[in-house]
Amino acid sequence: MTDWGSHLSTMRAQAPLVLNITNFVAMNVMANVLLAVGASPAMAHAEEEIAEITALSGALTINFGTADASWMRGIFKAVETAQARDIPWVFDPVAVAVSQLRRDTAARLLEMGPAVVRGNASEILAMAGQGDGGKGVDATDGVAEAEAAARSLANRSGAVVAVTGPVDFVTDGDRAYRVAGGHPLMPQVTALGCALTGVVGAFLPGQPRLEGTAAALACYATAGERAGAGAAGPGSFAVAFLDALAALTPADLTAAARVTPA
Ligand SMILES: Nc1ncnc2c1ncn2[C@@H]1O[C@H](COP(=O)(O)OP(=O)(O)OP(=O)(O)O)[C@@H](O)[C@H]1O
Ligand SMILES: Cc1ncsc1CCO
Ligand SMILES: [Mg+2]
Repeated sequence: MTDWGSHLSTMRAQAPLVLNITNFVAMNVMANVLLAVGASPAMAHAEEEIAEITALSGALTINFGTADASWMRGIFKAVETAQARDIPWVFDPVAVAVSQLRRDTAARLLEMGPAVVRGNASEILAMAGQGDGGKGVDATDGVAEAEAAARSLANRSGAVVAVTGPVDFVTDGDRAYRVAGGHPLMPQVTALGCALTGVVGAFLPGQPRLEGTAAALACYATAGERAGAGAAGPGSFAVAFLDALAALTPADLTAAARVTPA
């Protein structure tokens, strides 16, 4: 049996600096989530400085949720720096289907070698050229419908692909896991998916990509389940979720993780 908690211990021992080029909605949520789980977040995007900051980071995450042309240039500079220095980076194709700018940027980024692509089912289907893309940032497809697309996207790109939803699915194109848990209030709190992309980044330095990603998903699923048990609605859930992430111990995670090979 995989000791999922050992991945959390490894991450916390390093407390990696995770640089996130993310959207205005997610910035604060994501920084708090990363601090709660035990990593060091940084948010930046300016094309004039992003290469320098990337070079200092243990992992990089990319999300173009509210990006303009200057941000997109920053994204490519950051990714070029990460690639040159073997810094793992995660791509979150948020609402990829809604514009030509996003579709084109996503296609270019996919060719640049992300370690992991993490999105909801509609986003992963859209990355594979299928489905209608969902409703803006929200998924309208089930995870099971995106599993084959995730496997083919992983095989085509070399990335580990994670599809999140009620039960998450993660694959390197060959092996795969399903991660159960979480809570129906999670999609009712904005940017929790964006923030999860940062947590996946935190679990990459020095760790195997597929198992590190599955462990990050399992942390989220376990904390989400615990927070949801006492929450009155999305507001109190958001607060309880941060507390649950911070309180989660490696032993807890090993005992509670519901990760099964798929
Ligand atoms: N119905 C659900 N039940 C349990 N957990 C869920 C449910 N829906 C989503 N989750 C969990 O919520 C987290 C975020 O995943 P989601 O797929 O909602 O991301 P997203 O659509 O990219 O979010 P956003 O774009 O709002 O940041 C994941 O940990 C996922 O497992
Ligand atoms: C609501 C929203 N709009 C652009 S990014 C974002 C955060 C959730 O993906
Ligand atoms: Mg999203």
